[in-house]
Amino acid sequence: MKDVDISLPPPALPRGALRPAGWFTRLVASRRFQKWAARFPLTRRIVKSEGEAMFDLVAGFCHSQILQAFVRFDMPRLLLANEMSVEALAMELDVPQDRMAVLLSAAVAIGLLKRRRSGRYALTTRGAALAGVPGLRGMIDHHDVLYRDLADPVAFFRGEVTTELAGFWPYVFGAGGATDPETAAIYSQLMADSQALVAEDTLAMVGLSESRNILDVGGGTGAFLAAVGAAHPHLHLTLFDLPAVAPAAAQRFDAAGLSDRVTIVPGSFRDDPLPQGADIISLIRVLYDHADETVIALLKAAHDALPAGGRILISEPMTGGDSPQRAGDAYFALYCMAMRTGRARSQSEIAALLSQAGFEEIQIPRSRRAFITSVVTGVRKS
Ligand SMILES: CC(C)=CCC/C(C)=C/CC/C(C)=C/C=C/C(C)=C/C=C/C=C(C)/C=C/C=C(C)/C=C/C=C(C)/C=C/CC(C)(C)O
Ligand SMILES: C[S@@+](CC[C@H](N)C(=O)[O-])C[C@H]1O[C@@H](n2cnc3c(N)ncnc32)[C@H](O)[C@@H]1O
Repeated sequence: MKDVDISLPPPALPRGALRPAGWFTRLVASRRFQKWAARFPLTRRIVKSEGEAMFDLVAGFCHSQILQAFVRFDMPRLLLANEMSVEALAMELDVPQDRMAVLLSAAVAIGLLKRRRSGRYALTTRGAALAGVPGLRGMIDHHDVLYRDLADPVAFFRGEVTTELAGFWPYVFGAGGATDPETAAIYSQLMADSQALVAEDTLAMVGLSESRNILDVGGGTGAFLAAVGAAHPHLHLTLFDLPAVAPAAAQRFDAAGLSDRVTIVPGSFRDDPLPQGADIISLIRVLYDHADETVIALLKAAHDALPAGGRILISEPMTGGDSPQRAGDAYFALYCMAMRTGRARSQSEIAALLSQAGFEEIQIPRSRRAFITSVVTGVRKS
């Protein structure tokens, strides 16, 4: 592993870029203070809880691997059917019994399983909830790719890693990359599965009762529009996505009985004009795949395609901006960095891009669950 030398300041920093750490920070970093605080009655509980929190950060990568084993062994499904003993699980999953016992205790320790007096293992609330969150198991399953990309984090943050994740989602490279319908179908399914909660939270934050015609740009295989169609029977639905992706939406709309309310327009927002006629345009988990120049061009195209009074709706996981958050800043920002084509943005950054594209009356509703999605909306005034 390469060491980073933090003792010397990098050359040519601007004035004011450095400031000595505060006295309290230096005190907490001293071993003498730590030893004293661990014994002193008023501070020892803080030392214990800070120590546990630190250990969780240190061991977080093991927790993720326990979670991935739990999912790959399909334990949520098995244990939803029956509570099982270590022997039964070891036999069913072809794992030596002593090693299975270690995995099961680890899963108990991180809150996924509980051990009954009988010795059998059962799902906890959290373990059972995992089984019911659409798309979550698929997302956990594909994390081996991101895990490899982050293996040398110093090189990763320096931009020296040719990340694998960028190849995992092949059609991110634009219309040119989206020529193989079979590959596109696999990735679109993972996107579509994970869309259910995004749609649920987005629709809880944005009212559509005044709208007539919604255009979902980069709408994938139509999971968001299907949810919109079910919640708002008066709306006409238009889906725009790449030619290798958009046609697959027809099946979903047929199955949902929505076909007579839907128009599917294949195309690329990089090369083709956006369809006209919508009074609201949604971009759900689209902007974070793209660089600022592409996003500005897309938002301007959306502005042009809307009538006066028309609305734009952006929904995707966002960073916390000035108040960094775990989901947005310690996960999605790294994920987007590994994708190499876009970046996670804060609600304020997206609001600024909307305003640059000509939108007004920008609203930033409070996120229901920032780990699922956040929303920004704007209006074309004239
Ligand atoms: C009341 C009681 C007693 C108990 C309640 C228990 C209960 C019901 C709990 C439920 C808890 C719950 C709802 C949990 C939900 C957890 C969720 C939703 C976790 C979600 C994690 C999602 C992740 C990790 C998703 C990551 C997705 C990513 C990174 C996708 C990125 C894709 C990109 C950028 C692809 C781009 C390529 C493309 C397609 C070309 O654009
Ligand atoms: C992360 S997915 C989101 C899909 C869907 N909105 C969702 O939330 O499930 C991004 C979508 O943008 C589409 N996309 C990427 N580049 C595009 C382009 N140049 N023109 C139209 N759609 C594009 C992809 O095909 C993909 O369906």
